[in-house]
Amino acid sequence: MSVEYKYHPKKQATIVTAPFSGGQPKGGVELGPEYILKAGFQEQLQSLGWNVELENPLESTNYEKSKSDDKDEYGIKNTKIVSECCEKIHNSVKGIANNGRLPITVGGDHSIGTATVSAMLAHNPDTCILWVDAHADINTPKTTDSGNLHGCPLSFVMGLDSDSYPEEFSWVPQLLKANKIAYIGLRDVDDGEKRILKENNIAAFSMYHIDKYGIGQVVDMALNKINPDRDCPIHLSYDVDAIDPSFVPATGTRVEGGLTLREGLFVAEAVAETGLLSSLDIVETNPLLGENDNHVLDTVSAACAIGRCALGQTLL
Ligand SMILES: NC(=[NH2+])NCCC[C@H](N)C(=O)O
Ligand SMILES: [Mn+2]
Ligand SMILES: [Mn+2]
Repeated sequence: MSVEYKYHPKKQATIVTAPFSGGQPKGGVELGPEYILKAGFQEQLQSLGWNVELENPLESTNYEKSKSDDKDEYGIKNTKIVSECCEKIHNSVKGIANNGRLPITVGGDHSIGTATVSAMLAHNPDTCILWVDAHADINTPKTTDSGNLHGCPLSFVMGLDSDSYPEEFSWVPQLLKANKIAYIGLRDVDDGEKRILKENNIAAFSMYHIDKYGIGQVVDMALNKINPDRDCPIHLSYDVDAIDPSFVPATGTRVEGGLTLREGLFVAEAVAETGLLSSLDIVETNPLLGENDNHVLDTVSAACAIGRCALGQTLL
C-alpha cells in the first residue's frame, strides 16, 4: 500500500538547484547540486513514479564574484548577494508550487531557507515547517556571533528583531508563526537562539529527546505540535549535518553526536507516510570537505536517500 500525496496526487516535482555558498565562508557547498544530480538524483526520483523537472533560478547569477569581505553594522556577511539569490529562489519555488508541482530545493547552504520557507508560506499559509538540523538557524543580526546568514534564515521569515535586518531583505514576507515550526536533531544551538526558542515556545527536539523517546516518538511529537490534525502541508527543510558526521562527513559545520543514517532517513520516511509533504530542501552538502572520495560518496548518497525516502521509496 503506497502512500497518496494529498498535495501532489499526480506526483510531479521540480528539483530547484541552488548552487550557492554566500551564507557561510567555506567554498564547495555550491557544488552540492552538481554532485547530487551527477549521482542520478533526478532518475532515482523518476523511478519512484514521479515526473521530475529541473530548474536553476541562479543560472544567470554570477554570485561568486559578488562575494566580498563587506559586513553590515551587525557583522552580517554577503547581505546583498544572499538576498538577491534568495529572492530568485523564492520566486522559483513559489511558481513551481503554484503550478501544482512539489519543489525540491537542493543546496547550497541553508541561507536559502529564507527563500523556500517564505515561498511555501506565501503559496499556502497553513504550511508547517519541519527543520531537521544540528543547528537552529534562527539567529538574528543582533544574536549571531559568526555573521553567517546560513545561521539566520528562520529569524527573517519570522520577523524576529526585524529592526536589525539588512535593508536588502525587505522583500522577505514574514509569514512564519512560532507554532508552525518544529526542530529535530538539534545539538549545537547558540545562547541567543536558546533564548529565542524559549521565548517563542518553539517545538525543539534535540538529540537528547531522540535518545530518550526514540526517533519514532519524536517525529510524532514534533508533528503533534505543528500539525495536530495532520491536515496541513509540510515543508521539510533537511540540513544533512543533522546526521552524524560518521555517515555524512562532507558538510561545513559538523557536530558530533548526530542522528544515525537510519534515524535520519526515518524522519523523511515518516513525513512521506503522512502524505502531507508539500516541499523539501536538502542543503549543506559540501563535496570539497570530504577527506577522501568515500566521504564525498557517503554524503552525496545520504542526500539522495533523504530525497528518495521523502518521496516514498521505502513505503510499502
Ligand atoms: N546551516 C548551518 N549549517 N548553520 C550553522 C550555524 C552555526 C551557528 N549557529 C551560526 O549562526 O553561525
Ligand atoms: Mn546545520
Ligand atoms: Mn542548517
